[in-house]
Amino acid sequence: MPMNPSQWIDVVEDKFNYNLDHFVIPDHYQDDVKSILIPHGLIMDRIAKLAQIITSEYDNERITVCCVLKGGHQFFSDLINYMKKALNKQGKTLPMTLDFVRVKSYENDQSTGDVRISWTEKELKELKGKNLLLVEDIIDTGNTMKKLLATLEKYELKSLKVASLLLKKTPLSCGYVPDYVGFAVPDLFVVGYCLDYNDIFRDLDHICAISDVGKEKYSV
Ligand SMILES: O=P(O)(O)OC[C@H]1O[C@H](OP(=O)(O)OP(=O)(O)O)[C@H](O)[C@@H]1O
Ligand code: HPA
Repeated sequence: MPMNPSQWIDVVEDKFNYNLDHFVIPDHYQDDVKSILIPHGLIMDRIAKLAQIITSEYDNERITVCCVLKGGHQFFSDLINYMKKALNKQGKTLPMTLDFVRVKSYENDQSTGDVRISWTEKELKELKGKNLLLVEDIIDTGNTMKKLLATLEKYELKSLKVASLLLKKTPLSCGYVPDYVGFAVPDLFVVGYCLDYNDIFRDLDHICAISDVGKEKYSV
C-alpha cells in the first residue's frame, strides 16, 4: 500500500535549517552550502523506519531491488542494510537480488529534459515476472521516474514499487508520487548523501541546501 502523505516527514525550510556550525561540514564545502536540511543521523533513523515498512509489505517471494545510479547509491546501500536487520527482527525471510540502472538528465541545477537510461533490451526482458523495487534519491520534477516507469511498462513485471528518500515540493512536479517517501523537501537544490551538483557533494554526509557560491563555483 502506498504511504499516506501524513507518514512522510515534512521538511519545512524555516523550521529545519540547522546552522552550519551545528554539525560537522568538511572544510572544502564550508562556503558551498547554506544550511543543513537533514542531518546524517536523522537520515539513517528515517531509513530504519522505511525499511521496516517496506519489508512488512512483501511476502517471502524474491524481490529485485534496483538502485537508480548515481544519486540513489547511498540510500540504496543503507536501505538494504536496514531491510536485512528489519527482516531479522521480524523473523522473516525475503530473498533480494540487487540490481543497478544508470539514469542521467541534470546539468547544474536544471533537468535537461533528456532522460538517458542505461537499460539494454536484454536487461529489460530479464525483468519479466519479477517483483521490482526501484530505489531513488529524489523525485523532483518526476520526469526521470515517469520515463523509467514508461520504459518498464511492456515488460510484464509481477509487481513494481518505488522508494525515494526525498520528494521535492515543487510547482514543476509532474504529479508523480512514489510508494515510499522518506522526507518531503522544500523547493531548493539539495546536495549531500550522494545527491550531487555536477557530481560534486556526493561525499557530504548531511543533506544540505547548496549556496549561490557553491552553484557558481561548480557550474558547467
Ligand atoms: O525528478 P527529476 O526532476 O527527474 O529529478 C530526479 C533525478 O535527478 C537526479 O539524477 P541526475 O540526472 O542528476 O543523475 P545522478 O543520479 O547521476 O545524479 C536524481 O538522482 C534523480 O534520478
Ligand atoms: O535538488 C536536487 N539535488 C540533487 N539532484 C537533484 N536532481 C533533481 N533535483 C535534485
